[in-house]
Amino acid sequence: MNNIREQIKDKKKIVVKIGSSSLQHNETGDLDYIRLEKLVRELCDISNQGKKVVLVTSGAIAVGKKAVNLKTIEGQTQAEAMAVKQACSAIGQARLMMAYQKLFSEYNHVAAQILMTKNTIVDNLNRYNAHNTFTQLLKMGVIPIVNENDTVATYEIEIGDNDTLSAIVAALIDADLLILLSDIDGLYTDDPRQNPDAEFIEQVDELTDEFMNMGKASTGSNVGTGGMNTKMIAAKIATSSDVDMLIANSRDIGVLHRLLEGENEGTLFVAHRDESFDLPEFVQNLHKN
Ligand SMILES: Nc1ncnc2c1ncn2[C@@H]1O[C@H](COP(=O)(O)OP(=O)(O)O)[C@@H](O)[C@H]1O
Ligand SMILES: N[C@@H](CCC(=O)OP(=O)(O)O)C(=O)O
Repeated sequence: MNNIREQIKDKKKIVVKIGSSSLQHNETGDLDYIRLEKLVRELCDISNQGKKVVLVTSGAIAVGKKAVNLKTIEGQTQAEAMAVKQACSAIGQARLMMAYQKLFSEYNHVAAQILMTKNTIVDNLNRYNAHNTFTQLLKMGVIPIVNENDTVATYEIEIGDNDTLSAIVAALIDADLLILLSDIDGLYTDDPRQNPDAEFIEQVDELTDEFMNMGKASTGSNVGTGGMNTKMIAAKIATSSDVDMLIANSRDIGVLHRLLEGENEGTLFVAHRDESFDLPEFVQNLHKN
């Protein structure tokens, strides 16, 4: 076991993000309750070990679409399509939370909902309030469940994807580890679904442009947002804020405890605090480049 992996055992404040593609059955689009239950059980166990844990979950739009039987999100204008997406998110977020609340309470844990937008970070008072809320919830032993507030977030104020959101949350609360659970084992030199010669990367010690460019926006499902591209933006935010980041495959949710035991799975991005990194400024400028 290498030394950096060994140190993962000591992580005390952990943010876990799960993508839409990991929460639903590919064939039907319905929620995968077995995986959801395993995820909740793992998170409760991490909490029982005395660690602080935050869940960033996608899935609101996918669950909402399914609830009203929409195959695709369409509208005559872009604004109409956006309204349909927002309506689906409003429907799905409530359903998703209902499932999480039920499962967390079965394991005797209390969960809370936090919905965020860009303004939560960019506005000083909002950021201060959000920070205090997270701190208080974690002090109470409650597990915050976070998603973007899709209902109010249009282009101007959206973060846009939950990889980026989870890294922002990790930076905001001074987490020491961010784990992104995806439908792929980690970072490859290229999208392995498109390039059979792509090679797996176990560890990224320094996030150079070469690594940043490896993460393509292509996704493996019709519900994922951003592909590996947004995971590299997340890596930039996390590692610059002194948070180690792991990408691992959600196929077996047991990967969570194996990672926290220091096992060598997934891709590890090693933290390097960058004193010049300014979270509110970075978030303000998201999507501008
Ligand atoms: N360099 C890369 N390494 C690994 N996966 C990549 C890479 N570039 C693009 N991808 C794609 O990113 C997908 C994961 O992102 P995404 O579909 O958004 O999933 P999630 O819902 O888990 O966030 C993979 O299934 C893969 O097709
Ligand atoms: N906020 C959206 C998720 C957006 C997103 O980033 O999705 P994913 O790529 O599946 O993590 C939702 O809950 O549907």
